[in-house]
Amino acid sequence: MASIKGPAPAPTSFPGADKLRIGIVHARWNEECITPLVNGSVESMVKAGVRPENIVIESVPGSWELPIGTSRMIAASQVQASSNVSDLMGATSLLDGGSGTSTPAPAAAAAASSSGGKASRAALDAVISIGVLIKGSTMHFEYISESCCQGLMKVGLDTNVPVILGVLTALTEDQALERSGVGRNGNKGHNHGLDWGNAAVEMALKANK
Ligand SMILES: O=c1[nH]c(NC[C@H](O)[C@H](O)[C@H](O)CO)c([N+](=O)[O-])c(=O)[nH]1
Repeated sequence: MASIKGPAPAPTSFPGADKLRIGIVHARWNEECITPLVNGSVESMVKAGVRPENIVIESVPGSWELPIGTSRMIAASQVQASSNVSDLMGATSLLDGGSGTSTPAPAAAAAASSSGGKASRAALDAVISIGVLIKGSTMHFEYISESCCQGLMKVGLDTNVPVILGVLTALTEDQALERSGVGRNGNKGHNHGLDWGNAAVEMALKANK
């Protein structure tokens, strides 16, 4: 019997998506999964009508840092939107105040900046927080997973900016690879990043109503 699990088909049109500015904060652990997940999110957002130059991508060391990194990206975008400073505090990115330590994975950055159009400086309408946790032989996985998910929920509720949960909590490497659309042994799986991109656009448009 076929599984009943999975999201309902996403809406096929997103009027107003071209006005959205959406952030992605991704961890730098398990890059073989992170890069396709980030690219999948970018791909579905662009397909929905979001302009590539309005997708801001930053990285943090690991999933533990996703809540604070997401919170700081939202706050920095709100300061940027309300200020007439052309480049917030000289920052090369929204997250790191110019230190350059939070730059995105190269493939992800290329995917988001492909159009070369003039980027919006509006406050972010939504953020996708992407991380991949893979169970090891200790309880580290459980503590990071729980804290990260609770933290991201809190950031969304505290800021009223939709935070899309893009954290895979996999018990095996194959589970993580298959949910990134790059599974081995003939089972590519499904790139969950595609779903997260659609969720971000849908929630951003709802938040703007
Ligand atoms: O994103 C991850 N971070 C991981 N650890 C790093 C953690 O998120 C923090 O970056 C680190 O503890 C420093 O705060 C992981 N493991 O330890 O297995 C992991 O699987 N995924």
